[in-house]
Amino acid sequence: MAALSFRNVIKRYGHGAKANQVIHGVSAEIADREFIVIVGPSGCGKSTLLRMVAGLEEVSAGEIAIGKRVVNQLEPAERDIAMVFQNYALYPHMSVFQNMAYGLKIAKVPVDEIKTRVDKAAKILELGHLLERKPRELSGGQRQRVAMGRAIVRQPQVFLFDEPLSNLDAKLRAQTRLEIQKLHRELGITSLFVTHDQVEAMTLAQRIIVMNAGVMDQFGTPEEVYARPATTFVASFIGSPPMNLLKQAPGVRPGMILGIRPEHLTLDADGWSVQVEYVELLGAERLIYGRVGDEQLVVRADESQPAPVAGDTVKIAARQDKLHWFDAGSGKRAA
Ligand SMILES: Nc1ncnc2c1ncn2[C@@H]1O[C@H](COP(=O)(O)OP(=O)(O)OP(=O)(O)O)[C@@H](O)[C@H]1O
Repeated sequence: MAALSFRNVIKRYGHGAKANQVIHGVSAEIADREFIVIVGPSGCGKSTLLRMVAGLEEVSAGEIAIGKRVVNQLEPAERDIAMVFQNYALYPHMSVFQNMAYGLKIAKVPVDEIKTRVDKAAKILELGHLLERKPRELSGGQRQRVAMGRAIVRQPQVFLFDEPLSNLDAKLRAQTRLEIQKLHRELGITSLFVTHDQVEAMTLAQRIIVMNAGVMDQFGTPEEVYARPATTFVASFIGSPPMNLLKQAPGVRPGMILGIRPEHLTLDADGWSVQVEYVELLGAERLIYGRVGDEQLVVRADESQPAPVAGDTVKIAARQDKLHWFDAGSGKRAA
């Protein structure tokens, strides 16, 4: 087990005039045993960061350290990491046992030791009864567990997960999320988990790195990232529906953006006039979509509040202790 450091890490693909910089100086100190999720939209550089830790991509400038060792120049096999991919990458002609044992066999670990480690991992992952099966005889969730088992038996310093749940259906995804959490509690291995799914990030992470076009916009606990987003990008990426960001609403000074989460708006006689455009009923609550002046707004209202319909004009007030202010130029949090 080990800490993991990114020190002003830069990545460029290509050379000379054709070079394209995609990671613009990321610095982060990840503690031993921490579970970190890197989240952001497609193309923001999540996989590139992970692949640099794995040694599958070179670091163009800056340093990555695992424990006390700077690993920039080390081969993947020398880094003491294990990676779990989206597509599982199992060998189809090998049994579950052989798939899990393969890396250890190559590393010339003694046969007894291999058996002990595979049996232990199979027990943790509840794969004991499937060890003789071939991957094609397994469900998607079971294959994913084998891929995790193969990573566990290596007893790495760091686990790297590249969107490992994206091929699973919603129910299995939620279940596998719980299994990954349990695994982390039991093994305590420092983990970096990449996803574009903010719900996955919020539920799995001890701390979240939010990437925006190759820049780390925020590094904080799920609570911090939700309650005090560092930029308008984070504010609109984390949370569903996203935070309302208003430039022209009454009370917003020029050059500023007011952020307010949908659940912090209420129907109130003293508020802004909002034209209701449509209402979505979600069981215990409803989402009211409307306009204040020219700007879109969404309110999350519970059953106790009156239920407007499309075409109504209602008064909406913001909770004053829940306002977020951003600089309109930089998008950075001002207060
Ligand atoms: N081998 C490569 N050569 C050139 N450019 C690349 C290469 N790999 C990735 N890129 C570019 O680097 C940027 C970051 O890509 P990366 O795959 O890290 O993003 P991502 O956040 O993981 O996206 P996704 O969620 O779609 O996988 C993108 O603009 C991508 O086009």
